[in-house]
Amino acid sequence: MDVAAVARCVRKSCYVSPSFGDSDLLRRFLRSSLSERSTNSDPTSGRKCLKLRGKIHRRLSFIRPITATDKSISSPSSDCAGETQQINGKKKNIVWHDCPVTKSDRQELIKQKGCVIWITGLSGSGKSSLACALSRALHNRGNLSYILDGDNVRYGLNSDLSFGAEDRAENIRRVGEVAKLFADAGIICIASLISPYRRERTACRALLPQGDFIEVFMDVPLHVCEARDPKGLYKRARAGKIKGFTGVDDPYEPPLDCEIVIQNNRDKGVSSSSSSLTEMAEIVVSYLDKNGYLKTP
Ligand SMILES: Nc1ncnc2c1ncn2[C@@H]1O[C@H](COP(=O)(O)OS(=O)(=O)O)[C@@H](OP(=O)(O)O)[C@H]1O
Ligand SMILES: Nc1ncnc2c1ncn2[C@@H]1O[C@H](COP(=O)(O)OP(=O)(O)O)[C@@H](O)[C@H]1O
Repeated sequence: MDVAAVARCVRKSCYVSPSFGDSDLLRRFLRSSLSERSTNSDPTSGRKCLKLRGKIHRRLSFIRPITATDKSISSPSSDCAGETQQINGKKKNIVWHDCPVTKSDRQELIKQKGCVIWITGLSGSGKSSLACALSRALHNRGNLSYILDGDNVRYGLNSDLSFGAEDRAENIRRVGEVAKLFADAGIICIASLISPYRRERTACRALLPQGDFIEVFMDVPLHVCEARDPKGLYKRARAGKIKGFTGVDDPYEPPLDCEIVIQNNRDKGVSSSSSSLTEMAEIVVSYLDKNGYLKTP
């Protein structure tokens, strides 16, 4: 059994000495203390305990429970002996591994608060344009952001997924999970996907701490998106060459209650100028500023 595994056993028992509240200290202590790396059963209690410097140490009265510091990336309770974990109702032989460098440390380093800006709307509603304008505006202010664009993610991570309902749901789920990791890194993650289903968007929201999922709805009517049609996809969908195209013969469920609504009824031309994109980006930047995401929390 290695040191990490022993540390997991200590964590599994949910107790640690107050002087080892920091997991790095605990790790160093274990590394220096373990002469024989093994676990044994305490004959009196039947509990697992550590064999340190040849002695068996039982749980002592000064020990206290470990508390989770960050709920967005929380360590699920694990079974150290069998190393099993229930995930989505399935038993898996995996154990959460903590790192002493926390989300707060990272946020302190880059002087901002990680979050997810989730831009949803029909194809052609301006999601990617807003994502880029927003990323530029944040960059100019010295804030770090990263875009997860639906089209782009489908080139790699999600290249195995189609546009059927089940695959769209999986597409959204995966991007939601990746976005959560970016937010945990302290980055302002801009996810720009059609994400047509309310249920999946709500599930992505639930992955993050309260307030850190900021949903932006591009409220642009279908006929406007269709008139823009920069990729000629609506035309192909109307001609029956693409089946299940969102807004044409596939559903889009607009948000009922989201943080920001951006309305744009204009066709291409005037309003796609950089000034209107800057204005839209500014709406989001103001929201982030007002809610404390653009400085150290
Ligand atoms: N059937 C169908 N329906 C909708 N969109 C389609 C379809 N087939 C291809 N495309 C192109 O894929 C882009 C949308 O991908 P997303 O990953 O954002 O879609 S989804 O969230 O999984 O619904 C979308 O890009 P955007 O125009 O940027 O939205 C389209 O270019
Ligand atoms: N505010 C706007 N007004 C008019 N046209 C816009 C606006 N924003 C984007 N566009 C144009 O609409 C088209 C679709 O924009 P895009 O950002 O690719 O949308 P989406 O990512 O939702 O498919 C592009 O040709 C873009 O230049």
